[in-house]
Amino acid sequence: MNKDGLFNEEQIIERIFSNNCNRVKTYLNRSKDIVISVKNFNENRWPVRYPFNDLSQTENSDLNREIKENVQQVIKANVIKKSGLKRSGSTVSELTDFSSKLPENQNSFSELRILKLDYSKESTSNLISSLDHSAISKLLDDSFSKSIRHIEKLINRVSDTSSKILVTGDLNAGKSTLINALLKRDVLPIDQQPCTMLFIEVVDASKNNGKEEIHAIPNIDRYNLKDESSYDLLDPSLLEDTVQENSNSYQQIKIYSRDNRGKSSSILNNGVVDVSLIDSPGLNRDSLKTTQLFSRQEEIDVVIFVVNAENHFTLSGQDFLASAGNEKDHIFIVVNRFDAISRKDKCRKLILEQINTLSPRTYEESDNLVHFISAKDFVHKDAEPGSDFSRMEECLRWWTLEQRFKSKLAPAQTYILNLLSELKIIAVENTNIALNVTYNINIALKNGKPFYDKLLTAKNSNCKLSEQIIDDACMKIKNYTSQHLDTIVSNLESYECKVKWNGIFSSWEYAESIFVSMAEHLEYEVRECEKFASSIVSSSINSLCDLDSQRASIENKEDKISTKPLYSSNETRSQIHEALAHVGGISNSLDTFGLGMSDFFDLDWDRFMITGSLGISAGSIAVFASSSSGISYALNILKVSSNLPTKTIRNALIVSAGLLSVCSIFLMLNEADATIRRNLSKRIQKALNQDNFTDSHSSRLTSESNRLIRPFVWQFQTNFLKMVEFEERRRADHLRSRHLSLEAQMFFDDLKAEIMDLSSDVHSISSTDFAR
Ligand SMILES: Nc1nc2c(ncn2[C@@H]2O[C@H](COP(=O)(O)OP(=O)(O)OP(=O)(O)O)[C@@H](O)[C@H]2O)c(=O)[nH]1
Repeated sequence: MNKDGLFNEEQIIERIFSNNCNRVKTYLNRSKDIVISVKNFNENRWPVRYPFNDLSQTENSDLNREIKENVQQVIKANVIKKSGLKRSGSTVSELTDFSSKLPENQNSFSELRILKLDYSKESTSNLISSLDHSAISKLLDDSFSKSIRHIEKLINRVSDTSSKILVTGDLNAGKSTLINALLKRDVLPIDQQPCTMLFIEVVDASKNNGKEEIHAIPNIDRYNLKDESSYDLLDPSLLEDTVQENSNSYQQIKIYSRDNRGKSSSILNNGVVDVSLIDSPGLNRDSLKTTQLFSRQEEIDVVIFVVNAENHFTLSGQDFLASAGNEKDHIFIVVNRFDAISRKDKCRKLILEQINTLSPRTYEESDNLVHFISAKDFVHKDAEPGSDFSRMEECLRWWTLEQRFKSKLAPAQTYILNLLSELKIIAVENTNIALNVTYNINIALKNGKPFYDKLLTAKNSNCKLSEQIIDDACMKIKNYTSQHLDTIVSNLESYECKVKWNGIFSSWEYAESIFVSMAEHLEYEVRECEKFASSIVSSSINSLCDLDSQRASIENKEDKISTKPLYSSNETRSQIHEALAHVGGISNSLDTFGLGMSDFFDLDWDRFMITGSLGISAGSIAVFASSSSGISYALNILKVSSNLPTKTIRNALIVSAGLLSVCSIFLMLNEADATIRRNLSKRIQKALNQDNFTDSHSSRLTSESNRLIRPFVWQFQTNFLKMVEFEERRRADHLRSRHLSLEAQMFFDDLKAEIMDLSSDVHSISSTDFAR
């Protein structure tokens, strides 16, 4: 402040600048937050789509209108649910309104510059559009990261108080001469041949404790003024050779030089800003890229483009100006060597026309930003006040002092606005896609519902049916086997064995044959049961196969559900036979069965004991006693006679009993074959009953049949389950996608509102705010 308590001119500039710096920094931070939120959303929730198509076309299509109407309800419901996410005015109808506010010239992907996909590996954009969402979202992620890094650099840059002026232009245009003329010293070497091969920065010596030195820097990233190992101290006499040949491959040279002029006329140190001037190699094919990159560095606040008045703009120059316009829409242009031009007006007119095409905003301010001079004439002498050179100097000071706000803040403002407008395009594109996705999912869910319901019903009834099939089969086999074998065992005696009776002396062989025949008969009947079970199992499996082919007929093969269709082959049938066939004996009891005396005679050991005392003959009769009526009758007589009083009567009774016994023996011998068969069959029945013959075979066949049919039932049920699960997964996927697309709609809706807020804030910093 001056003694009157008022701010002087420079202080006012500083205050305005610091106020605007803070505002721009806030907006940069808000932009960064927006990009981070989109990046996170892209990474974690929804692969952000790239606007490949012309948005105006997409917005106006009938389909989109229909889609919007259809999902309006859903969105409303969601907005109400998530009222925290709702922003005022972010309704579907406004999507169209929003799109109408899109920048007219940024409707297609080819015009995205900041968030453009790095498709350097792809030859055409068509290839990019054929990439899937995830690939594009990864590429976009890179773009978001780059943008975040760039915003961070812009924040640093806005906070930085120093300014750098890059002097570039065509070969031999007089860049070095201009810098020398500005410093009024021969600081840089000048040659008629192209000579500058390096970037040379001229910095005020005050930055180097007032020492004038030349630092040749091998690695600019590692350069540190306080670290002598990070540069070579260069003798001024070696500067020209070093600059021309650069045999030591230095990346950059820094010349610390004193500007002995007063602060009012000094370029390097005017008391408010620390300025450095950077001379660059003349533009040609080799250096164009490097210089373009250099000029984009955040520290470069001002670019002076030097044009040789005799050559006008070369192709490299045009390329450079076109690319510089991305951030620096104003370029300070010096048309040098104007002294060599005879028809000055014509040259001036032609060059201004070119500037109008190449950098329209520079052209608008051409009075201040375009200068036609002869630098050579003013290296050692001051220009007359009011001369072209002196006016150029004034404008440059004005540009670096007063307009440095523009050079520092306007690029940030331009960048934010460009970024927001690109984000807006992305937001609109993604809202449309999300709407489209929601609409399609709703249709898919609606169309798929009847099929799903039918499938569910079919699955339930068919699973029951398959269980019914196996239960019925097992029940049939169990009942049949039990009844059949029970009947066979109980009728064993009446079974007609085709064994011949060869008399009492062949009784043993006869009994053996009868036993074998009965065992064979039983075995045959067990086989019959097995055959029955086998046919039931086969028909059950066939029924399941039929059911499964009905199921398969409703399966959509394109879904590639991993079902295994059921089928019954010859192999299956032979496996059934094998599995049901009984290996080994049909009963353990028959395997160990042996013939005994009781198989040949009907014995009654009680009677044998009672009659034993009657003598050897009666004893021998008693041994062969049986339940036959003749023998019983004889024994009863024997019992009665022992109680009779007279000897004659007793003797008569004994004789008659003897006769009866003889008759009984005769009868017994006569019925021996029937006795053997009866006794054997009874003993076999008894043994079989003890061995649970019927139950064991019926349970064996039932469980074996169950085991054979069960895999088919399982497979059949699994196939149905898989179909249902597939359908449920599909529907769950749809619901998840719909949830995401609704979330995306709201996210991008919010994003658009946020972008619009921020855009109007950033726009509110008018260019006049940057000026005094
Ligand atoms: N007639 C005339 N010649 C000039 C003027 N300014 C520079 N020259 C000459 O142009 C030639 C090249 O000058 P420099 O300053 O080395 O040009 P430059 O653009 O730095 O060259 P490079 O860095 O090699 O691209 C020298 O011979 C200068 O004397 C001028 O205003 N008028």
